Amino acid sequence: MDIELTHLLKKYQNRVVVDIEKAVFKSGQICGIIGANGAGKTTLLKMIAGLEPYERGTICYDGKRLADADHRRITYLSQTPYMMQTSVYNNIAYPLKIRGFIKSQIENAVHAILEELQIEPLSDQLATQLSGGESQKVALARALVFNPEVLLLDEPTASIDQSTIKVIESTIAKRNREQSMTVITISHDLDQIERMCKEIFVMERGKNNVYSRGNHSER
Ligand SMILES: Nc1ncnc2c1ncn2[C@@H]1O[C@H](COP(=O)(O)OP(=O)(O)OP(=O)(O)O)[C@@H](O)[C@H]1O
Repeated sequence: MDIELTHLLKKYQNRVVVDIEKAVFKSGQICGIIGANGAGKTTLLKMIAGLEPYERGTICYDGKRLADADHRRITYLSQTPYMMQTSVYNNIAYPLKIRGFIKSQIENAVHAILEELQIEPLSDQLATQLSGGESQKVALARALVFNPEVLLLDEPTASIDQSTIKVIESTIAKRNREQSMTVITISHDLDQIERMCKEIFVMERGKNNVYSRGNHSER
């Protein structure tokens, strides 16, 4: 899904925090958003997710405004994911339950994603008692289990160990490659941006610049 921003303006208490004339996040690509603390990255990502209102401008998804039904095709993963006070399995199954999937479909999908993210042993554990890295993997599993078209990530691997980062990055890259999932990810880790992203969206005090990485090799 192409995401196109036009004349976008967002203020908090009269202070401009996002001011973007034009930008396009292309369908099927992984784009990294970088910028200093307070540059407006999280605010922009939440606006794209439809979670934050704005003063002026438009965000179009394949040329159309976001309709309620489209929320089902976009998923936003926050820096501090919320876990429900129940098992890891139930947390991951939840998005499928509310979309009306039947029990056997839910079981198959949840087991597949548990395996993909190498967290099967956590299945029965209470989700509120996980470590930071485990929580991020469970949150990613819950975000991916219904095959979203767009994945919006706010620092998915901040303070996470290298082996967990590797699993998270390769899972996202695989979905992008095999299902053309569009990904926009905020990261302060420039090595990660280099590994994952073809386009880099630099934010500076609410404004943007986009760079294409010509030397990026497909994987
Ligand atoms: N709910 C809010 N009310 C008022 N101001 C806010 C609110 N949320 C964010 N801001 C302000 O908007 C600006 C942009 O914040 P945002 O979180 O988008 O930045 P960021 O680039 O994601 O920063 P970081 O890298 O530190 O996460 C900051 O100056 C912040 O203080």
